[in-house]
Amino acid sequence: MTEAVHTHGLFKRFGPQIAVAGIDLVVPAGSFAGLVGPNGAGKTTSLSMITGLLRPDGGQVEIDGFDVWRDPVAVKARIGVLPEGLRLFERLSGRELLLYNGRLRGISKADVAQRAEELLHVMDLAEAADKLVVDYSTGMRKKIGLAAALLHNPSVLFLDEPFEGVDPVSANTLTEVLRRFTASGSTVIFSSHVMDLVERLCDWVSVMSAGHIVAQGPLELVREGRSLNQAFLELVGGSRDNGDSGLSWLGRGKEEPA
Ligand SMILES: Nc1ncnc2c1ncn2[C@@H]1O[C@H](COP(=O)(O)OP(=O)(O)OP(=O)(O)O)[C@@H](O)[C@H]1O
Repeated sequence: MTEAVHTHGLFKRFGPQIAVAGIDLVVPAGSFAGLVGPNGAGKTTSLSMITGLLRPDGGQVEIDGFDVWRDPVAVKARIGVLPEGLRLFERLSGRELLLYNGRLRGISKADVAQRAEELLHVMDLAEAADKLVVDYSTGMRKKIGLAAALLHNPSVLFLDEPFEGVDPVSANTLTEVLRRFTASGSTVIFSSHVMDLVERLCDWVSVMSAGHIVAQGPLELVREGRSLNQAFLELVGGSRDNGDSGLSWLGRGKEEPA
């Protein structure tokens, strides 16, 4: 199995808080991989370290066999990233943003122009191409961010919550684009809380909980015949408290004033 991503003992702490507890995350090349876990599990911190945005306190990351922290230029040429809380150049139009990103990536003017038009069309942003990014909606920002991440045809694409705030029609468009991308042998890794989506799209899943990877492998093996949602709840201990303890005051009729 050729690996697109392999981390070895990747570790990060923030003061006393261990955010990522020495994980060995593996993603085979060509897979559509989901990184799932409850709030605070360490997904964003892991993706930030893997993509070279946050320095780890320990461990290594290899992408396509290149060490992210020793060989950053080779790695950055191979990856596309849609980070959490995406920052964009707000005073550029969508088209200008793509042209600027493409030129930064060293793509020729003619090629960038052609790719930008195709991406704007596929992302259903052609009509908004000349609108300033500051005036884009949340979903439009995700789509232009994804277009910018795809422009240089990366080998591995990292997406932090790509479907958050995206309407169902646009989600479908994004899904189709990503499916085409992986069908050609490239790799997608995305974090999500939406189990149905992960189950529908992914052939590989890594489950994180409290800084650890608690399950990882082909979707069918992680699910073991259960729905992914059920497997997730069992793996991360989600059934420990369904709100039966505490909150006894919630939902009762109004109390009489004392
Ligand atoms: N800059 C920071 N300073 C201090 N603590 C942090 C920082 N970033 C993350 N953490 C902590 O590290 C842990 C992991 O956070 P992280 O954002 O990676 O989780 P996550 O799995 O992406 O969560 P969510 O699903 O809610 O986005 C959390 O306990 C969080 O409070």
